[in-house]
Amino acid sequence: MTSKDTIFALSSGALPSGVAVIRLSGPQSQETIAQLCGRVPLARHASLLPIRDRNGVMLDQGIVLYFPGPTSFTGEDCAELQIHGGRATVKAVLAALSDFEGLRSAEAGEFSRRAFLNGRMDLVEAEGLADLIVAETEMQRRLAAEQASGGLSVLYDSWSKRLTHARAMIEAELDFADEDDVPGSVAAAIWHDMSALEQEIINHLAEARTGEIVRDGLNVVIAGPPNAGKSSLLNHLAKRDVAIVTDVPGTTRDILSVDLDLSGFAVRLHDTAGLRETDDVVEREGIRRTHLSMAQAHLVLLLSEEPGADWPLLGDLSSRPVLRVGTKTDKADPSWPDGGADVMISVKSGEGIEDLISAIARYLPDLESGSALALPTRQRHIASLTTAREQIRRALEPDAEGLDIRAEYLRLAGQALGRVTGRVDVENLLDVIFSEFCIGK
Ligand SMILES: Nc1nc2c(ncn2[C@@H]2O[C@H](COP(=O)(O)OP(=O)(O)OP(=O)(O)O)[C@@H](O)[C@H]2O)c(=O)[nH]1
Ligand SMILES: [K+]
Ligand SMILES: [Mg+2]
Repeated sequence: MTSKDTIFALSSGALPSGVAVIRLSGPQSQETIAQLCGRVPLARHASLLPIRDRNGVMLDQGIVLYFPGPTSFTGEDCAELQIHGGRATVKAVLAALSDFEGLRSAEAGEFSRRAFLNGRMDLVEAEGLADLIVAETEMQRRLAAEQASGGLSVLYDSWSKRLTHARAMIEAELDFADEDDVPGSVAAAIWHDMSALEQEIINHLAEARTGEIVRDGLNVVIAGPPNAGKSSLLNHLAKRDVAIVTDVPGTTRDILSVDLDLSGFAVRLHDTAGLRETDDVVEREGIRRTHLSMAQAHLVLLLSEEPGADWPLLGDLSSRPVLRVGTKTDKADPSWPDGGADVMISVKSGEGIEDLISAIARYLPDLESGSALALPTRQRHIASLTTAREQIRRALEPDAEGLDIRAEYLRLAGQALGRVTGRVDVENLLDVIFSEFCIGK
């Protein structure tokens, strides 16, 4: 499939920069380069060429590359201009490109979308690429790199193949069922494999929580009574003044979040409004939000300056892991009983902060270093994988209907898997998926 528009965009980051990369993709790439630079460089060879506008005015000099389709990133003819990254230079070259008939600026993710439509990568790989671009921690990078380079796709494709094989065997058995000399033994091996496949999908789905924590970060909510020192702790861990700190109880109302990198994992810390009974409308709304965010936390840090005094205000936390943190140990000691807190800290003296960080780190996924991170990360994948698993289960039910119906369940399972990689009707999803990308990718 080829598009008639040729698209272009600045693909490198914020300006000014040493070098800026402008990319083109589409049928007019070659012709455009010829006009802009005087000639088209040898395919995939870097050439230093002048870049001129239509009136022959020199705009810049840069490295020019031409990648003929179909073996380019998008599968179409592509080109790359590596020019000086000054704002005015980039602006002038982009303007010169806009002047060409049939050329237009690319939309967010449009290069990747074309790559997907031309079969250069599947949807799982495209999503991995989007994650790779925004990855900030080492674990996010590893997870995204595995996905972008096809690690997950290989797994899902192998599952699809097994489903297709099973259906083919069942079809064969159905076709020859009335011939007495064909033994029914083919089915036993097939059902055995389908049962194994179901278990593999179950195991894979069991890792979804890990995948989501790696990709989106561990959600840690700092909660506790007013003035416990919640905002002070957030600022201390973030190493900057993110939240307002005063000695007025009820200072924080809105939830403030900060991302930290803890041993290569993303940790998202949330500072919340102190919990207490109050008639102040604004503060009550803040407290309502505190409860909401605690309910979604992977870990709640319960801060208190005094032993246990305000724990009852916290509501039901039975479903959330909680670390009880005693604060302000630099002040006259409030005689905490043994085991009254899991960690004691002071942001003034720094005491206990390392212990607190180690305690939080124990809630991070335990992943072997160096191993491939082939984990499901997105709701979209998890939903389809769950459907696939359910359909296989139905096909395996001992009292399931005839062989033809059981084969149909397997077909539906295969369809659900195909939706993950994008081999099956996903047209309606593409806008959502590719709009997540930045322009120029
Ligand atoms: N001595 C001492 N004072 C602290 C420490 N941590 C916080 N404080 C003080 O305690 C007061 C309240 O701190 P905050 O960080 O605003 O407390 P908070 O829990 O965010 O309070 P609210 O947002 O009102 O719920 C401020 O005056 C801080 O300077 C500490 O480790 N030692
Ligand atoms: K305060
Ligand atoms: Mg606060």
